[in-house]
Amino acid sequence: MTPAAPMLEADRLALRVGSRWLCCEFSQQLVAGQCLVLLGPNGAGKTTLLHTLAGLREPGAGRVLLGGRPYAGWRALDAARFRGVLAQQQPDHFSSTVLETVLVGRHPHLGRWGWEGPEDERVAREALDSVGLAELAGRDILTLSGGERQRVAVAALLAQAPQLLLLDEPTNHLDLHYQIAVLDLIRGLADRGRGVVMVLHDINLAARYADQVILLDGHGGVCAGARDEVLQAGLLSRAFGHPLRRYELDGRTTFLPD
Ligand SMILES: Nc1ncnc2c1ncn2[C@@H]1O[C@H](COP(=O)(O)OP(=O)(O)OP(=O)(O)O)[C@@H](O)[C@H]1O
Repeated sequence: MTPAAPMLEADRLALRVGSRWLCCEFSQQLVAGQCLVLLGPNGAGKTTLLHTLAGLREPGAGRVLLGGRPYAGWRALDAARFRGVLAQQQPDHFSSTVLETVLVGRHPHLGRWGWEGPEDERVAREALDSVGLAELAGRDILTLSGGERQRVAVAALLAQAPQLLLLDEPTNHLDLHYQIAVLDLIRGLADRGRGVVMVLHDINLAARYADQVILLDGHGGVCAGARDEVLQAGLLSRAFGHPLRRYELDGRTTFLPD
């Protein structure tokens, strides 16, 4: 990483799918220790933006810099050590154990012969433990519930141990307890110096965990900035197509639909 460069930078970025522009140009930087949340209605382009920021697709315009360099300037292995992605869906086609699935997260760190060693297994077991699934290490991945499978995916990302985590709806399938537990865990990583970008659907969870927000309005508009600049009732009501009011409850910013 270039000294003093932000972990991630969107520089005059715009997104396009086919002939449709999902959002007009915007710029935003993420430094270590911060959490950026991507918000917006269905189909607005949150996943497309996350994938673009992760270097998995080309921008429609502008550029994305990881640690001060475009993705083209990174070796794939170095990029995989630096940034990790949690996908929205976990495609499981074959049986394997939960532990083996988490060990996939270690692949960017494997040595010359490509075998996982005791240290990789220790890291994977610790990751499973941190999402409350240590006891399921030997279970077939195909037998898990949706919420358990999601926590395994989070554990695989933790085992990868990237500096920058990009997560597409990390609360997918999770009940209230695990939504908070997983987001507390992710926020804790940011507080200890990692960078986090995540797509969330819940405005109140965004208010609770974000330092910065990018709000896509679904009509090509984008509002990017510090949490309290973006999380305003008027902007959110317009983007989500439903009137919302902002309240301060016990020191927490809360939005409720009319
Ligand atoms: N390959 C494609 N061809 C055509 N349209 C596409 C393609 N990929 C994505 N889109 C469209 O781009 C838009 C943005 O999709 P995206 O998945 O980024 O939205 P999202 O904000 O993450 O939505 P959701 O909240 O429903 O998950 C959607 O209207 C989607 O149908």
